[in-house]
Amino acid sequence: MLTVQRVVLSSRPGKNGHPSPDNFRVEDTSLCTELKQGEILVRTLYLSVDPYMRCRMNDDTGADYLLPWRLEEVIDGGGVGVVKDSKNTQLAIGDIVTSFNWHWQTYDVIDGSSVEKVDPSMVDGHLSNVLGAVGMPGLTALLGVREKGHVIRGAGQTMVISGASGACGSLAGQIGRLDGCETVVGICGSDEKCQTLVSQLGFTAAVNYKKEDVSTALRNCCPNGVDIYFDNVGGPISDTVISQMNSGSHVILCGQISQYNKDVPYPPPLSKETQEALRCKNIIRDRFMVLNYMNKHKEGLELLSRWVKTGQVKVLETVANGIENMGVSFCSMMTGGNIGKQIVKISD
Ligand SMILES: NC(=O)C1=CN([C@@H]2O[C@H](COP(=O)(O)OP(=O)(O)OC[C@H]3O[C@@H](n4cnc5c(N)ncnc54)[C@H](OP(=O)(O)O)[C@@H]3O)[C@@H](O)[C@H]2O)C=CC1
Ligand SMILES: CCCCCC(=O)/C=C/[C@@H]1[C@@H](C/C=C\CCCC(=O)O)[C@@H](O)C[C@H]1O
Repeated sequence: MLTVQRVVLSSRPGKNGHPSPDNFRVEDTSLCTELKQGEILVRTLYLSVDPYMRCRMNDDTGADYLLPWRLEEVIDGGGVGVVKDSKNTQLAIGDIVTSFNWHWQTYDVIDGSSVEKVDPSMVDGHLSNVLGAVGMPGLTALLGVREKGHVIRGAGQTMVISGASGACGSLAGQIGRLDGCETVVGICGSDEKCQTLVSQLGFTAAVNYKKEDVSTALRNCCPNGVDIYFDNVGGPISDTVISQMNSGSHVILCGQISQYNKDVPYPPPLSKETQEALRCKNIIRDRFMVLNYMNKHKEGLELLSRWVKTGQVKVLETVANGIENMGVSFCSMMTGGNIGKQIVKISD
C-alpha cells in the first residue's frame, strides 16, 4: 500500500455560482500497488485545469459528452505522468503517458489501455506542452482556425480573438497570422497581457476589455472590419465584435467562458440584435468542437510540434506547484490569473 494525495469535489458551486477553492478538498488515500495484468502504476507529473471543468462541477453538465464530477469522488481531467511499474505489454517503466481522464492524484494504478503513450521528443522534453500547445488547446486553435475560419492567404483579412492571452487564444492568433491574416487583434483582461500579445506573439494590436471601450478600440484596430472572429468568451464582448464583422465573415464558436457560471445552455442564447446582425450580414457562426476532428489530431500535433520547435509559434504557460493548488489554480484560471496555458506541476 502506498499513501497518496488526491483531490475530491467536496461541494458544488451551483449552476449560477462562481467556483471557489473550497469546492475542492485534498486528502490522503491508500493505493494498492499490486498490479493486475494490463495495469500500470503511474506518477503524475502535470495536471491541466480547463474552462469546460466548470460544467463538470454541476450535477447536470448541460453537455452530453461531459460527465459530472461526483461529490466526494476523485476529480479527473487532462494529465500526463510517468510509468513507475507495468504489467502491460505495450508500456514500460519510464514511458510517458497521457489521458483526458487522469485522476487528480499523485500516483494511480490504471488500465494501460486507458492512456496514450507520449513521444517526449514531440515537445523537446517540455512535457507540460502535452496539455497545452502540443495537446488539446493547440489542436483547438489549429483546427478551429482551419476548419471554421476560412482564412485566405493574401486576402488582407482581419482576425479578432477573444480570450486572446489564454491557452487556445494565444495560439489561435499566432496561427491566424501564420496562415495569412494581415491583421490579428486580441481582446484580453490586462495591460500586461495586451503587451505580451503584441511584443512577444506578433499580434498586430490588443484591447484590454476591463479598461477600454471595446467598440471604440476595435474600430481603431480594425478599420476594414472583422473577417474572422475566434470566440472564446461570448457575452457582451462577442456582441460588440460581431457588430463590427463584415458581410460573409466567419465566427469560430470555440467557447463562451463569460457564461459558464450562469444557468444557461451551451451555446448560450444570443441577443436579438446579434441574431439580426448575423442574419443581415450572412455571417457564418459555426460551433467548433476539437473532439469532432479526431482523424486530424495526429497530423495537427505534428505541425504544432514543428512550429513550437522552430519558434514559429511561441508558447505561454502559467505553472502552479503541488496537488494542493489544483482548486486554487482552476479558480484563478477562470478569473484570468493565467497567461497562456494554466498547468499544475505535481511532481518532477
Ligand atoms: N470547442 C472546443 O473544442 C474547446 C473549447 N475551449 C474553450 O476555449 C476557451 C478558452 O479555453 P482555454 O484556452 O483553455 O482557457 P484560457 O487559458 O483562455 O483561460 C480562461 C481565460 O478566460 C478569460 N475570461 C474569464 N472570464 C471571462 C469573462 N467573463 N470575459 C472575458 N474573458 C474571460 C480569462 O482571461 P482574461 O484575463 O482575458 O479575462 C482567462 O484567463 C473556453 O471558452 C473553453 O471552453 C477550450 C478547449 C476546447
Ligand atoms: C459545455 C461547455 C464547454 C464548451 C467548450 C469546451 O470547453 C469544450 C471542451 C472540450 C473538452 C472536453 C473534455 C473531455 C471530454 C470527456 C470528459 C468526460 O466527461 O469524460 C476537451 O477536452 C475537448 C473539447 O471539445
